[in-house]
Amino acid sequence: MALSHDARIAIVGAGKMGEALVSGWLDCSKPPAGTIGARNLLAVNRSQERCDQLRRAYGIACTLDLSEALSADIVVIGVKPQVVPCVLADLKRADPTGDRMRSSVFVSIAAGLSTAAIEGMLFEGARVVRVMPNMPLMVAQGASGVCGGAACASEDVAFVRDLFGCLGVAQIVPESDMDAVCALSGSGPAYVALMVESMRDAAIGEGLDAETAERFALQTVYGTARYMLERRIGPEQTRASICSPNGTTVAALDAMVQAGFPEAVRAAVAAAARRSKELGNVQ
Ligand SMILES: NC(=O)C1=CN([C@@H]2O[C@H](COP(=O)(O)OP(=O)(O)OC[C@H]3O[C@@H](n4cnc5c(N)ncnc54)[C@H](O)[C@@H]3O)[C@@H](O)[C@H]2O)C=CC1
Ligand SMILES: O=C(O)[C@@H]1CCC=N1
Repeated sequence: MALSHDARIAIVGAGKMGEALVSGWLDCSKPPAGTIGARNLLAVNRSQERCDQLRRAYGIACTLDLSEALSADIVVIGVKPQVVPCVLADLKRADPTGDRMRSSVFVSIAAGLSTAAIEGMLFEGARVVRVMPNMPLMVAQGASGVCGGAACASEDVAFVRDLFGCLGVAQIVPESDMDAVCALSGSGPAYVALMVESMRDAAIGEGLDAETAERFALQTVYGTARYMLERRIGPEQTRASICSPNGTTVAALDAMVQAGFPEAVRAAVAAAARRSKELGNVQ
């Protein structure tokens, strides 16, 4: 059955990422997520306290009973990768004939786990879409890679892409790219946060007070990203336009290269991609 703009969405494991989705979709005004209201959303969590918190904050239904997710058109799997096999086994137990599950599209945001692995944990012919989003989707500035499993219609994948597209950039990519997407944009906000911390602490070392240092570091990251996106100026050109001959920026960039900054970033992205592949081996 094709997904409609009034789809019911269950978010299983509504933790940090699940909450970002709820918050983003409720704020979104573009189709198809623009028609999603609290009535369309159901959170599933194992903690009553967490459920109460989500109900209060967003006015959505929340349940401890996983089987209620089976009434949804879209079931978002938002638990940690290691917990996914257990949750999917519980869902199968709740629907032994598979009649209810067959009408749902399963959207996994778990790092590493392939669509084939998830299909294997569900049933043959399960409609699975894999998404690798990131935390800034909470403020509609996310970056999400999307790919469909073997039994998915291209309309299912496009629908899910548009749901996440309401929360920033969402792009369909080959599944073989998903570990790289995870290592780049999935984990990327943490690299940027480390950059902000490092810039803040270095400026404190140069005598700036902590509050000013953090404010200016953060605004510099935000302003640079906006400038480059809005003016469509690439990183090389941006860098060149800031470097005065024999000026401060050249001195800084030379020091960064000498200290191994590009290698450090390469190592970080490679380590995350490796870990994503390892997480995919969870069964
Ligand atoms: N945090 C991030 O920036 C990103 C996370 N992801 C993926 O999103 C998924 C969730 O990550 P987070 O939200 O960060 O984790 P989290 O730990 O904040 O959320 C997971 C939630 O699942 C709940 N849970 C655990 N077992 C459950 C069960 N059996 N039934 C129902 N609920 C259960 C936990 O109580 C928790 O609230 C992971 O698979 C991760 O790989 C993907 C992209 C970015
Ligand atoms: O650290 C993790 O495994 C997850 C996936 C991408 C961001 N957080």
